[in-house]
Amino acid sequence: MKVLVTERIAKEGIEILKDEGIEVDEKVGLSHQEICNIIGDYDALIVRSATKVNEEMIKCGRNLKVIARAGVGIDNVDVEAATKQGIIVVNAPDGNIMAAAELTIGLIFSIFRYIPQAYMSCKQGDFRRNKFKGVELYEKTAGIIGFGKIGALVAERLKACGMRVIAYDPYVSDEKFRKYGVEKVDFETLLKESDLITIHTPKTAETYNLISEKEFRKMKKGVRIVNCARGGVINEKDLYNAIKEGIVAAAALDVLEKEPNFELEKQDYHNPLLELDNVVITPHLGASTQEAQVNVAVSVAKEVAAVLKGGIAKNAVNLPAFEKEKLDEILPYLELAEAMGKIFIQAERAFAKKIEIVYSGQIDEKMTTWLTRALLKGYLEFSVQDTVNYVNSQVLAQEQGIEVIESRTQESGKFKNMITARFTTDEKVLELAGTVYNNEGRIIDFFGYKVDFKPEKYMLLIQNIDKPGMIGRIGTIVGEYGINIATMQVSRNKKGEKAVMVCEIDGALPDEALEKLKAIDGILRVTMAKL
Ligand SMILES: NC(=O)C1=CN([C@@H]2O[C@H](COP(=O)(O)OP(=O)(O)OC[C@H]3O[C@@H](n4cnc5c(N)ncnc54)[C@H](O)[C@@H]3O)[C@@H](O)[C@H]2O)C=CC1
Ligand SMILES: O=C(O)C(=O)COP(=O)(O)O
Repeated sequence: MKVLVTERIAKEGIEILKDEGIEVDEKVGLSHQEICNIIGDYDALIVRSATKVNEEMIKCGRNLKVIARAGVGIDNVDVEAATKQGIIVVNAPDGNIMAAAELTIGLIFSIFRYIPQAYMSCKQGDFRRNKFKGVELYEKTAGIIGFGKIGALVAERLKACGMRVIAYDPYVSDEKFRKYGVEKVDFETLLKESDLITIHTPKTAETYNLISEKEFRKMKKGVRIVNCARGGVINEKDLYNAIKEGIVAAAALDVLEKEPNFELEKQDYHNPLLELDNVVITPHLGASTQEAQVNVAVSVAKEVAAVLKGGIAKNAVNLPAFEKEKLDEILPYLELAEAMGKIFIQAERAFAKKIEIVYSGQIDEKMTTWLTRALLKGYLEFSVQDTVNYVNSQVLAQEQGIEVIESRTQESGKFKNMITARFTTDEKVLELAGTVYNNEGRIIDFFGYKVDFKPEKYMLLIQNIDKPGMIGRIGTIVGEYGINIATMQVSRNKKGEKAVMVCEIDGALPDEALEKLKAIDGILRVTMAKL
């Protein structure tokens, strides 16, 4: 297994990967094209914010299983393209939040007291302090846009400075506002009442240019503004004008819409905001503390190692989050659901235009998303060309035009839990049901026949007329091909009518053997399922 690391991450992370026997190539400073040229050789890619992992790069990553972002923001990764290709995308959502919050506080003090400008002035021999009379935070209003993890840390710290803290975040519960003693306000109120505005949202279609000319016009004259989140949330041209017009007294930006190369000592980079004395700019330093860098590197290294070893990532952004502890509990359900998908498609070899999955009894909501993905994965593996996995199975099912309906009920009859899958093809509706007991998945309803078998690697699925001699004849033919029948389940609904046989066999039967089985008088259908 090989991992490409295209930006500097802490050695603690690299060591974790190497200790797991994973080969690590640290290649900092490669161009986009250079990465595209080599990414096909790697199983995983680790980046920070500077590498733009776009669709083109992802397509070149033919062997990629996981893309890890050693930090919070994943706006530099085309998650949709990765998902389609079945690649897990992970980030490190907590490791650098304190670092980013503390830098925000630092930048706030910088622009309230002109610390960077005063320092530069002193360095040049000019100690006139009348040029740098600041304002206090105390008793001023701070408006936080995006009251997530970093927003909340910033709020706590600003409250300690004696500020009134208000926040705008339509996606956060009232409970969280109460917990932090922060006033929940609408966007207009925040713009009108804040002496300080600090941005802590991700960059999304909704937040792009969130603060533009119209918003600046609503702000208090003399407002100060900080962006330690993402470039592009504030329109830079409009900020420039708002500063020139005196609406904004000062601004601090750790992030810019188009960021320079962080690896070069000197470069040709132009941004009119750099010409303004009351704008403080830092080179995307929010996460740059020793602690944060160790945290994020260790976090993503563990995730990458887990994925490459077939495990599950805790911080996958394109998979439902799942705690490791629950994994043992869910695993037999996952295997059962996947087996159900595989059994249906191999037994029927028909396109299911609709798949309804009913989860009954002790299967909680958190599990069902995974189980549906597992069932679809099992079904699709035999019907689509692409690599199918838990990441992309739902997207691929949608692309195939399959209507997937998931529901839950407490009622599960005599079983503690049950997964029922109803497959609608153009011709019929077929049902499979399974349950998990003693940590083992069992099929209990096989297309309308009551059975009880554990899905195994090779299975012979037979439908026949219920009459004497069938089992013997089947056993003879399978035996002729040197294959052992390990277990056999026979079920009928009515004596003398149709019956089914499900045999666990020790190896794959050749087509010729299947043809011979089909030729037996009274045999209606024969298929082999490989799980
Ligand atoms: N400068 C730097 O080096 C660093 C920057 N960041 C950036 O900081 C930002 C915040 O990170 P976290 O707090 O960890 O993320 P988070 O996901 O915990 O919080 C983001 C919050 O923004 C809110 N939000 C989303 N759309 C919104 C909208 N249209 N209006 C108002 N609120 C909206 C969400 O509801 C959420 O509560 C991210 O963009 C992240 O990339 C994070 C770490 C370091
Ligand atoms: O974690 C984030 O969102 C950041 O912006 C930090 O970016 P970086 O890893 O320092 O390039």
